[in-house]
Amino acid sequence: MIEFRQVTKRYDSDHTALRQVNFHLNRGELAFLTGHSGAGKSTLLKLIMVMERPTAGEVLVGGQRLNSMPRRQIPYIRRHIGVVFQNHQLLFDRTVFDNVAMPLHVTGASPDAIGRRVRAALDKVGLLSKEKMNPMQLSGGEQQRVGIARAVVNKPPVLLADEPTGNLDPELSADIMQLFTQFSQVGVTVLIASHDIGLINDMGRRTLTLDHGELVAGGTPWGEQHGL
Ligand SMILES: Nc1ncnc2c1ncn2[C@@H]1O[C@H](COP(=O)(O)OP(=O)(O)OP(=O)(O)O)[C@@H](O)[C@H]1O
Repeated sequence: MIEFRQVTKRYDSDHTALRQVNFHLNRGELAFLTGHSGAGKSTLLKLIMVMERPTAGEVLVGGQRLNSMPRRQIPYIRRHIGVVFQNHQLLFDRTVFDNVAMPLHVTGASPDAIGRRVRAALDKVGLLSKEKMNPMQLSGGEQQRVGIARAVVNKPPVLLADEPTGNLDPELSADIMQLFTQFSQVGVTVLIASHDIGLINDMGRRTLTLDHGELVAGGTPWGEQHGL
């Protein structure tokens, strides 16, 4: 579902953010992405979201080569990728319902369909009863779950999360991880960037580890990726 083939990203001539990164995540796989600050985690996620383009190598999502994708198709591919941020980026002048509905408005869905999808997403994260509230009235963990509902309301096949539990205590972090696990069980490919080694160890999942832009663990060897 997500494939990196020999991907290198250089922002300027003397600084390489990612160096020949190879990995392949299957449909329904849940994996972590870790590494020191500046190791290249955000860069790797940005390449999947087509917010950046690789300097060399190839990124594929759902079998589609992103490198050669024309600019006008980028919004279309982004609709297939849900993103959860640490600071959840909710709008505090709108209700929980309206925050979750945002990605659906750009797809031109009918009000009926929007209502159904938003309530299904809120139900999944356990917040159906809070749809009319303002996110400001919710706890940090609940706000993060609104952000997750918004990320999955389009039913994307890929879910990316950048430090999704950064501000949460261990118990709430475990709840969020349980949600991500449930999404992966229904076929969503989930990639979670995190510094939280305790949490990563508790989960016991595949972990892609970056060190100064090199994938030093969890990658797919080049030969294996190509059936050699
Ligand atoms: N837009 C940019 N222009 C120039 N250099 C950049 C840019 N974005 C990132 N970098 C550099 O690329 C390297 C990797 O950064 P990146 O943000 O991907 O790391 P990270 O692992 O996500 O770090 P953190 O955990 O601190 O968020 C860093 O040295 C950073 O300074």
